[in-house]
Amino acid sequence: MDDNHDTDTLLALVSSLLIIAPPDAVVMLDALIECNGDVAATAQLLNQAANSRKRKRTNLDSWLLKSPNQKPVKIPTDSEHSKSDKDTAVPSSSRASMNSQTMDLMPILRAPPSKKNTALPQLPPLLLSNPNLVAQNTPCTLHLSVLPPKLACRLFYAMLRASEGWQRNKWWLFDRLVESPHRTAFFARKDDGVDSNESWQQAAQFWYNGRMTEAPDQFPTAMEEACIIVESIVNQELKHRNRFPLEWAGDDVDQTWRANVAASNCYEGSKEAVGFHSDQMTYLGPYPTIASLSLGTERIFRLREVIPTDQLGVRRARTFNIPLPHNSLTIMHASCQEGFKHSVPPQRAIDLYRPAFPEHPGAEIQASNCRINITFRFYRPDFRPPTIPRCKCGIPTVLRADMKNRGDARTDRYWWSCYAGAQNEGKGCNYWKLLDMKAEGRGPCLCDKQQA
Ligand SMILES: O=C(O)CCC(=O)C(=O)O
Ligand SMILES: [Fe+2]
Repeated sequence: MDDNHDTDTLLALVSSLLIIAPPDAVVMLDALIECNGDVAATAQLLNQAANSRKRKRTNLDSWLLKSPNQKPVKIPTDSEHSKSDKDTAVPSSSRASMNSQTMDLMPILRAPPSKKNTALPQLPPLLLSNPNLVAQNTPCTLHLSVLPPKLACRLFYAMLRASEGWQRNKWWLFDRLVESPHRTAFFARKDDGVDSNESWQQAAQFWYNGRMTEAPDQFPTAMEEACIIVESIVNQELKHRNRFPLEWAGDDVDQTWRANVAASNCYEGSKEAVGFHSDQMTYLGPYPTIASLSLGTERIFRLREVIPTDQLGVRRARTFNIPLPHNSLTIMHASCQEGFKHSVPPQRAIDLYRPAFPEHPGAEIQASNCRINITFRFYRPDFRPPTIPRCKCGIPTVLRADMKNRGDARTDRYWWSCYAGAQNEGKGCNYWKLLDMKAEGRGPCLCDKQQA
């Protein structure tokens, strides 16, 4: 896959070249992987496969026009990471044009599956229905009922209310403005180890795809209480996990991992979603650990390995579906962002969540169709905003892993690239530079400590 683009951008690009109705996103993704990320070859393969089945010809525009609700497209994106995979500084001129009509790409990603394509054999998705299965098959662990029930409920209500004011991320995809099909917010923790407010401002701006924001909110009380519990679960896990050379080896002796920021998402109803992405590493650095708390309505968390180019002929990726109930914690351990993409797909149906406690004493309990997700993250001091290289457009670049050509965990490659395209009416520069930890003065990583 071309990791200069997030998956959704590639899918949209493929869709624009199709002369058939775009098939299911998973089919398109398989085709992309099969074609080693070559967009034109993928479209050709899908077109040929469809023609051979004598499918009716249609192009994307006519297909979009035929879609029942002609609302603008919302793209499940790459987050801060990716959604982050969408983040960039927005010139004020572009900001003004954000009021122009946005394009809704959701239909592309939830088009009905085409008939099985025999040219593209794929492994069936695997449901990982308990923590053991998750740990055995993925670089994640799943932890159930992690917070005291009252705290989980209090945090759910607090975030649900706050989410009414959260925004959908918006960014440019070629000549159109698209928006994410969920609402999001970014929080910084007090006494966080990242120095100035200005630093946080840039990091927050990145989260919102470069949109100017107020200074990020601090963790609300209930989030702070939850964070302390989440940190202790993560640190318990880290005690018996294999660690990777490029992981942060900070100066905290007692605590291996801590969170200094959090990003929150609200998915309302069954159709709100986030597309396949790996989290951008701009402030996380290589081999990050990300702790993701789920509250409210149960949704599926989907993981899929990116098969390295040299193994494409040898093995195929499998899709893993992990149901995330209320009050569960998914830890995406180090190597997850390097080797896997994740998503929260739209679903045909969801079960409403019925809180165990009322929002206020004596109040009636209301069922909810919302899932709140809080990802606790550690922004590394050696990736502080002032140290992020700027591209020719003059804005901070984005750091991505070379997922297709993974090394041996010491020799993995990451690159800084221009992120302006997502905001500057689709126009960026071609800035591209390999991350060089030593030359850029970053670290210490675990391998530096081991050598010392
Ligand atoms: O909602 C989730 O569980 C995933 C969110 C996510 O991937 C992100 O914010 O980067
Ligand atoms: Fe993510």
